[in-house]
Amino acid sequence: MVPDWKTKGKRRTLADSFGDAARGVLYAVKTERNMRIHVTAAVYVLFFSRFLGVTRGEYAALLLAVALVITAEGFNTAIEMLCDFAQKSYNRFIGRTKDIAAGAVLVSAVFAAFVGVTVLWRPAELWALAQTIFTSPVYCPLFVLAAALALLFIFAGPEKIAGWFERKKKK
Ligand SMILES: Nc1ncnc2c1ncn2[C@@H]1O[C@H](COP(=O)(O)OP(=O)(O)OP(=O)(O)O)[C@@H](O)[C@H]1O
Repeated sequence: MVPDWKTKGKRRTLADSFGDAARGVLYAVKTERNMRIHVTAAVYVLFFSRFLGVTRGEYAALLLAVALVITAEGFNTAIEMLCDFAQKSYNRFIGRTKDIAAGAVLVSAVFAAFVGVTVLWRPAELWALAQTIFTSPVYCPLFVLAAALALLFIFAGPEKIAGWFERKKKK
């Protein structure tokens, strides 16, 4: 049941629902550092695994592992927000609720890491990929730049980065 303040008397479309969901994902990425860590790790794993000769089935396993962690982190973020809204002061049930939600993320991340190691532990291919990247005058700086941007994205976050640009514009 969607309250009337949201629909303003209009029928909600499928596009409205997708819009809300996309906003939710973006909000979690913007506000949660852990979500940004998962998203960045996912981009790296899914991108570089293409160069390691993984099969379609193995790639599907990686996709599922990524989806599991990001989904768990999304639920954890939502539960944390609800808890903070419902209870500002100390409450042991709130504490336990948050711990269980965080535990679910941990379990999914540990198993995703097992999947990643099982699929991607190919020393010969990894060594060849590393050599290709670090001996290339093009790929090496690109890799370093991408790593620096990834760290900035994780630890500063899109909001802080946008704030820096806005402050520069105002000067
Ligand atoms: N209202 C509360 N009452 C009791 N314990 C709480 C409460 N709020 C937080 N805690 C405890 O502190 C822990 C961390 O809280 P919270 O998840 O809000 O911090 P966070 O820094 O946002 O965590 P995360 O790193 O998972 O994003 C919880 O797992 C819980 O154990």
